[in-house]
Amino acid sequence: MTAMIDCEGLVKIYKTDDLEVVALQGLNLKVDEGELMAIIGNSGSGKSTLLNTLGGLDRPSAGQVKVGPWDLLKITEEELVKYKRETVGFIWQNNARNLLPYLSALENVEMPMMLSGKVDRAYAKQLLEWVGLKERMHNKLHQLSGGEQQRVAIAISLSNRPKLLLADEPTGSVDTATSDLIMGIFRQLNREIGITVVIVTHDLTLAGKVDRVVAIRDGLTSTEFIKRNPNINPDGGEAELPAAGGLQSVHEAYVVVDRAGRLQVPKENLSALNINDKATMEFDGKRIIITPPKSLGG
Ligand SMILES: Nc1ncnc2c1ncn2[C@@H]1O[C@H](COP(=O)(O)OP(=O)(O)OP(=O)(O)O)[C@@H](O)[C@H]1O
Repeated sequence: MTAMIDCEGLVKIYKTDDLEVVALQGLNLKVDEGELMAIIGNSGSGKSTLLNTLGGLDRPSAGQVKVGPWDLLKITEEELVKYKRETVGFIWQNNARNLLPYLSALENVEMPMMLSGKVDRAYAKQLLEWVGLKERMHNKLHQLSGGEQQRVAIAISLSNRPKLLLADEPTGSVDTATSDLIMGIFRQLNREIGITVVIVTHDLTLAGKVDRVVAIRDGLTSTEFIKRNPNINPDGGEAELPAAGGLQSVHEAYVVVDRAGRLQVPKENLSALNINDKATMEFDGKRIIITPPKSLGG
């Protein structure tokens, strides 16, 4: 499989006047071409920072971040403009940034095509049909519902035929039915045009609908969830998650171990065992067991 995204030791530091925030602390992530995957994590864990870095909106501070043939650490400003225009499509929860209220849905989709000098009306119409808005394409944006506007935003993000679609909380402000519809669109696009889709979300139901989920904790990838049987739900109904839900019901969880052998132990586990800065680690031939340090005094 060819890698679409390859991050290794990715670091992003935000500097403000008197403060440095290390939002990504040496993150590793590989995404294959044609994957449909999700990234989850608590607020402040670095999800948006990662997505913005992949989308070329934020510059990485150090480490490696490659998307297709592009090396985003070394890319020039000029190349970055081209990269953003041709390689990635971006969808935000709040799509106001993308849309022009007094233009029709169709005109909105054609706008980015116009900016890059390649208007393809037939493709614009095709995109609106894909997102289920064939009948509404001549409506002005402000005449459409929030969910419909979000679908226009998806069509816009695809207008320049990107190879990678990045979606930051794409279903954050829509109801469950629209959320299912949007997820269905992603899956269909992924299957039909082979576009790689990376979704950032804290919605576990949404995450449960993709084959692979990577969890980020404190700016590092910590756990990976891989679907036990990807064929269980080829057409993606809602029936896939049992009511009691959670990712673990359909996915197998793996702790991420980096090249240097480092892994993250959840803070809850450490505090439950009163482990602060040191622990004892034993290998019994089959398992690695981490316990609180044995008292030196006896
Ligand atoms: N422009 C910025 N300047 C300074 N600090 C920032 C900036 N953007 C993000 N941060 C900090 O970086 C860390 C990671 O933020 P990020 O937005 O990536 O998290 P997130 O996982 O997307 O959170 P949320 O789910 O709340 O959006 C946080 O501590 C945040 O305060």
